[in-house]
Amino acid sequence: MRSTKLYQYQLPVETGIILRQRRLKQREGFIVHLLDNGRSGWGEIAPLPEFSHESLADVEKELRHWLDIWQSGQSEHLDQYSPSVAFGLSCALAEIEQTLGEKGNYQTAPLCYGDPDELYAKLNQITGEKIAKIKVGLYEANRDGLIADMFLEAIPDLKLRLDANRSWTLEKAVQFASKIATNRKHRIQFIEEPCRTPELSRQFALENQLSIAWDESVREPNFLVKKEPNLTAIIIKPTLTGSIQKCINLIQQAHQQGIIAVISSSIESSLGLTQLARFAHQYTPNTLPGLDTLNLMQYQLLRPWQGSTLPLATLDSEFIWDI
Ligand SMILES: O=C(O)CCC(=O)c1ccccc1C(=O)O
Ligand SMILES: [Mg+2]
Repeated sequence: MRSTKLYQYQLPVETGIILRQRRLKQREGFIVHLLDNGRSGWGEIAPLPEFSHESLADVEKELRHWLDIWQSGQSEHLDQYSPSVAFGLSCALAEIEQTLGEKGNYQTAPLCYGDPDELYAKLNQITGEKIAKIKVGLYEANRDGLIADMFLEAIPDLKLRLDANRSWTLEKAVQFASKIATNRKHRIQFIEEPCRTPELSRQFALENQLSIAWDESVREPNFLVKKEPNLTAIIIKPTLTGSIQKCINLIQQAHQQGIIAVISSSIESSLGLTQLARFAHQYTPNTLPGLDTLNLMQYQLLRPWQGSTLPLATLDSEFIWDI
């Protein structure tokens, strides 16, 4: 006996996060609850504006279609559906099938949007491996370089992940690199997509002895995981990528070639984020995931993130409703 429930949610977002061109005022998506012979599974489907290609309306249609089929006892290959749908449904199914472990990796790389004092405060709370992630390319490249180098100098056991989201010209990227002391460059674990194109990012990395990671590239058609000089990691954002199985394939291809796979957030609610923490614990146990986005929201949804003091919105709250 199978039954399903579909909910929609809307959560207010702290001060309005800027995604590419757009200011996000609220995070919206769907929640599915699947029941199968007394077993239960939850999934969050939340396409990210400016990043996902599917709209909320597309997602609702796909979900209703899949839920009908599943309820009648059939199944369909999830990766025919939009990535956010495939990921959320695969989480719900994995909970039913008990293939997603309970234990999560809640130690994530603290994320800094440019205020050094804020990052100092966060770093002081870390007990394990000191890795932080700084968004670069939002301000002057020289300034980004000075700040990154200052952190590396001030905290000798710190490693940095930087994320430029393809924003630099080669010249800007070189300006950034010129501010990093040569003997500290190896403590930049990677820069995600420094330049406008992958070709320029490769050239930049080689010429400036810096490591890079693919993020946007991973989601381009025909992407293949391939070791290349100076490439240390690929970033996997499951909501933008697809089913758990598709993400596992990418992780395995990376690991076989000695490339780090970093599980990263697409600003899901605490429901999706805790599932990502569990997924990361299970499939990338030696890597700190990039999931420090819960505090962009004013509430958690249905499940608490370990250690978070944000209020928890439940099914009877104003933020979630049946559809
Ligand atoms: O990867 C992380 O550490 C946090 C998530 C993050 O940076 C992100 C979240 C949503 C959309 C884009 C990005 C990005 O990598 O630029
Ligand atoms: Mg990125």
